[in-house]
Amino acid sequence: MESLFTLPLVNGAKVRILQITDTHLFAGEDETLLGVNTFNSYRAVLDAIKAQQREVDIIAATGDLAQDQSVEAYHQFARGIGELTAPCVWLPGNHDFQPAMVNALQDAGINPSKHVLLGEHWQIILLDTQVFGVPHGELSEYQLEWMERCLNAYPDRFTLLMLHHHPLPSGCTWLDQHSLRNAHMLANTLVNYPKVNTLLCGHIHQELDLDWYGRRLYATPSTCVQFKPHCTNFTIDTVAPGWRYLDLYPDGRVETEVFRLETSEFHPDTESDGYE
Ligand SMILES: Nc1ncnc2c1ncn2[C@@H]1O[C@@H]2COP(=O)(O)O[C@H]2[C@H]1O
Ligand SMILES: [Fe+2]
Repeated sequence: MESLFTLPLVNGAKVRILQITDTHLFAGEDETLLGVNTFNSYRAVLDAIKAQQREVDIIAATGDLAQDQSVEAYHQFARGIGELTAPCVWLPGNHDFQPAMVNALQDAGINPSKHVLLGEHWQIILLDTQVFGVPHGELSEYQLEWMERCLNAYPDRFTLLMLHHHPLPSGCTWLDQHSLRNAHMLANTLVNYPKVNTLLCGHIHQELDLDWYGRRLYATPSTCVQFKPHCTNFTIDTVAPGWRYLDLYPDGRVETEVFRLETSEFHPDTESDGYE
């Protein structure tokens, strides 16, 4: 497993994380997903983030970075993220092609670490829930054991656990067939680790803030297409692409905020009935 990465903080004792998720980029800049040009919406999100001028300690990209499995799509991602000053870490989603992803992102100078110590009080652990070729997720024995080793190595730190797939029902029936199938194994393992107080997902292309066995679980809008909350069948939402900041405090508190583009430019094709 990739080495431990220790990050000095830019905001004093507080850690600020920027989450970007589900960019679904292609090799070409003219490609669209459900009518949205994912390259342009990613660019617009990056520009809006730059305009906010927030001091960020670390960027977390929580999967589905590419839609077409191409090396060039990951280069597109890396070129964009390279315009922000903070270092970036990442984990894979169901659409990612790790043989291309690992090398392309590493070649672009993006840190491959999956365990990051943030200042004195926090750590983040990035899990791989991908089951190659299918939309649902699962945590392997290896991932669970590795996570426990990380937690045992730094038992005094508060922990933000990141994973692509949601471990609890999102409220969208059609999406919940694509959730983390063995979430109970994660829950069982975490019983011994109360300092893991926050989980962060992508995958569901919508904002979510729920309690999961006494821990906080957040999900975040995609930088491209959005799914409508509380729907039984596949339903696209017309709200704008977004991103999330999380501020982690030394006492374990987390403050978080989601932002969206202030434009209707990235209007999806609402008649569309899905994608693979
Ligand atoms: N109409 C649909 N019904 C069920 N699943 C779908 C449909 N369209 C797309 N999906 C899958 O659901 C996934 C949810 O988000 P993803 O970006 O992982 O990619 C999506 C597809 O793999
Ligand atoms: Fe996605």
